[in-house]
Amino acid sequence: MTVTIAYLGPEGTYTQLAALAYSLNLEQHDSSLPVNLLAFPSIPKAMQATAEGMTTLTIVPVENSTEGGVTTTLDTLWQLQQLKIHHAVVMPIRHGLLSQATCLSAIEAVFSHPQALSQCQRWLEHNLPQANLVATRSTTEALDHLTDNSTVAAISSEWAAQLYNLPILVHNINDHSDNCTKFWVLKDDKREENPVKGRYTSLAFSLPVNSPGALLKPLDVFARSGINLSRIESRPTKRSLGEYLFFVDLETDAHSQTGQQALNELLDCTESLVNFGTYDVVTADPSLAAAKARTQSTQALP
Ligand SMILES: O=C(O)C(=O)C[C@]1(C(=O)O)C=C[C@@H](O)C=C1
Repeated sequence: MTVTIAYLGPEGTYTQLAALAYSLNLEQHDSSLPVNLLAFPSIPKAMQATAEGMTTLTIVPVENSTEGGVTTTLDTLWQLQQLKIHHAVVMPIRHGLLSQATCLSAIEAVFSHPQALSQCQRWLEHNLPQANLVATRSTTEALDHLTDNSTVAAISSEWAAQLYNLPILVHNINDHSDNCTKFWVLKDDKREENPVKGRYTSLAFSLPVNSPGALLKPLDVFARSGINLSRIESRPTKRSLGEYLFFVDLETDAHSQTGQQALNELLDCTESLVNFGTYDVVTADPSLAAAKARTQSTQALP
């Protein structure tokens, strides 16, 4: 059986690098397993493809160490409600400024994904105060437009620069040197044969009332069960102003006795509760992933 992984394209995105790193991981467990990657123009479209059975897995960015949550991923996960987290993949993110320009003062516009623009915000303010910052759907969406225009630049990876044959004017422009992003590998609930075991569980819930202490009750369940929260993030329910959904990452296996009991208690103090699954975290080496991509493209030559 071939494993197909949906990712945010076009070719050369950080999500594709994370998908390549994850497929190396899959091949280490079963070297005969063919893995195909399939690009989609947006994160929701990639997730929808897995929900509709078009791909086996989707890999999506969920949280960055500098900029925090990737809200499109959280919102789409809540809307679909049928995708489960299979693994988390943490990967270092090093941005470069790609451009045909020979000096910074010639650059009038910088294109990139809003997450990447934010991760380089201080560097951009300091070094390119004159440039317009233009948001694109991914860090590679605008790269084709750089080839014959030396007044524009894009923020993308070194690997993308090689793929699109573009020079890197400045390396490592991210504001924080240990900038990294966590990705989730998602699978359709119905196609999951065995429950995945692991160290982490992610949930989201809404509250039955908007009153003092309403959030304290679910948090108290975690405190009494001795379950550590590694993240809590709120998103608007989109029903009315001031109403929120809470996304939490727990350091527990939902299948353990403690996890099961906490989930049962949460049912009594939440309005809707969705368990996105239990999983482990793996780290990804972007240079190994890029090397894998190079071998694949060499093999594809006639
Ligand atoms: O645009 C890309 O290259 C992506 O893979 C998306 C994305 C994100 O949404 O966070 C992934 C990792 C980096 O944090 C920057 C951008």
